Amino acid sequence: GLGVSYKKDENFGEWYSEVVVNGEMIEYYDISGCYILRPWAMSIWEIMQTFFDAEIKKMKIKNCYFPLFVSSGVLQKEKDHIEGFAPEVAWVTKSGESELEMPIAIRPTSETVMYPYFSKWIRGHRDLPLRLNQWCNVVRWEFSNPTPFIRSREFLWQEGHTAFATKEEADTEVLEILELYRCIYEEFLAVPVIKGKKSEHEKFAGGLYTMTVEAFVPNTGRGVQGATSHCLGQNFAKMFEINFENEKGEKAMVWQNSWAYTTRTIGVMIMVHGDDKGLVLPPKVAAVQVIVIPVPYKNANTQGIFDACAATVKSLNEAGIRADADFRENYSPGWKYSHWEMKGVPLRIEIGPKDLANNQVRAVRRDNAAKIDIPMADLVEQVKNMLDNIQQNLFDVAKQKRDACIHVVHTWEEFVEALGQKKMILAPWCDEEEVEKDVKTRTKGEMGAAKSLCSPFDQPPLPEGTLCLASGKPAKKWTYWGRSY
Ligand SMILES: O=C1CCCN[C@@H]1CCCn1cnc2cc(F)c(F)cc2c1=O
Ligand SMILES: [Mg+2]
Repeated sequence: GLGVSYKKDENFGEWYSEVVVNGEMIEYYDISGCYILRPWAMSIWEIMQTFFDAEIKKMKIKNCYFPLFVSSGVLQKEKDHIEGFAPEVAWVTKSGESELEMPIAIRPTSETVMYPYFSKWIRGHRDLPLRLNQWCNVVRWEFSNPTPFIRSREFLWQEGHTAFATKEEADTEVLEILELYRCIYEEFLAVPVIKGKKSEHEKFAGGLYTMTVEAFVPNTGRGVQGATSHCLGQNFAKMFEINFENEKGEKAMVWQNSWAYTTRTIGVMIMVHGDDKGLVLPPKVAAVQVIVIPVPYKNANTQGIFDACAATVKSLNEAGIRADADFRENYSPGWKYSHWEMKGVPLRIEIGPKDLANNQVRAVRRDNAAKIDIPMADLVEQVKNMLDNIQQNLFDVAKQKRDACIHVVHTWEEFVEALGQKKMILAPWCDEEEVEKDVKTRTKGEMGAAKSLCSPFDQPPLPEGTLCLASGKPAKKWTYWGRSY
């Protein structure tokens, strides 16, 4: 039927599941943790990909494609890098009726696939920097509760893998990529994120340091790692002997980065902007930004109305706006309003006999339901302004809601209370890993433990003598904490 039967503020999990299906983004699949990405979702992925791919090409990063399959010897090249992840690795053990000699893993990430070839290709300093990216799927056979886009056993991502002669070059690129991820979230998906550094405990164990953009879902009070940009240091260069002869003729190891964002981005956008009428799409990532709906009245100049709708779509398209009309005669205008609201189309344009007579259209915003009559003559200009306004408004509202969820705390009592209120906690921390593990232990529960999300680049002042919220030791940095996906 029309509309969403679960309320976002009452039953978030059921609401989300219904919205992604009714909005025609996802179809559930008979294998748990696997989902069908329908065109309404794929078009969002493609719009982001078009932006990101163009940006990395400006950085002289080249796309490539490495095999999906990883031999077990290669995957387990370094025990410590894989050990914690072993349960997630999916293996091919048969073809047809016959067992494979050696089981073959399906890539969960491509370091071990790529880096033996980095070692082969990189000889001298002229081979550097080597900067590759691939757009592909990865498989991680996770067991924690699967959620469309947010946690699935197969997902789409881009993974960048770069190698430099110096640490400075690597450090610089880590931040350039992190800024692109912020742009994906804040400029395209209208989702506010916090740039920061992961703790030693939360970072990618195989790397030197991990930078992240952290999002937050107010309804569940959970942080979500939006995208990551790792500096790997020389750890993998050592592991895979990726050396080069530097300008002084000495043998040196390369400095590497790896970075990714995934289809999880789409799920975060849905969770942040969606409402009880369904999806709410930011115009920048909406496949259809404007849907034009004819509102015929008995037989009052129906053809004239249809012609006006077609002309409206045409002039919007010519102005670069993604507009469509819904001429289906087997659905009522009211049904169409609900349908396109469910799909989250940012702007609806209605044209009925009165509008035709007054040479105007009625525009209705999806974000705040505002109705505005626009003279046909000003159509393109006004629609462009409205779409920009919707994009900005979605970000502003999301940022205001996210900021309202941030609690600055100084003591353990305040920490526990804020956690219970589904807040994202900003607290002074002594930056000791043991203390972080202790926070996890002390906050274990069926809602999941609290963990450090990131230490924000944007550090508030830390007065001398400020104590760590958990250990009482001298605090070293402000850190965000919370439950997470
Ligand atoms: O996060 C990124 C950016 C893109 C390239 N990879 C890095 C680190 C990935 C960390 N990671 C994450 N998950 C994994 C799951 C596995 F089953 C497994 F064998 C290995 C891993 C694993 O290394
Ligand atoms: Mg994982």
